[in-house]
Amino acid sequence: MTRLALIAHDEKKPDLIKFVRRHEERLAECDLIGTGTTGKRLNEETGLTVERMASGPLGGDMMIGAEIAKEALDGVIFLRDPLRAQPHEPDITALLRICDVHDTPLATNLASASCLIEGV
Ligand SMILES: O=C(CO)COP(=O)(O)O
Repeated sequence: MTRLALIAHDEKKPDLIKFVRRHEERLAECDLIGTGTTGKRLNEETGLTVERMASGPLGGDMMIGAEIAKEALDGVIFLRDPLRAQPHEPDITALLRICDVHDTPLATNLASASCLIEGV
């Protein structure tokens, strides 16, 4: 089964929720994990179940990075907020880097997220 990570910064969470609702049928075929608050919102506001890691600022990005290092993820949709600095920027950079190390598909905006779920 395809295993995907779903992550969004606060300003982007509404976009991710809309995206997940729009693609609910496809995503229902996938095993989903997410950072803490993103996962909570998706569990409450969509029909899908997302396994929750820690919240991003508390290490959730690193937990998802660890799954990539174990080659246990097929793709990451990470709607970052490009207009605000995050306190855990080093963790975010590490997550993006480990995706490249393992050649794991990574989408950081809605247009690429649509391509990703068609392709994984
Ligand atoms: O900060 C995040 C990713 O860097 C997302 O974390 P939350 O889903 O807990 O808000």
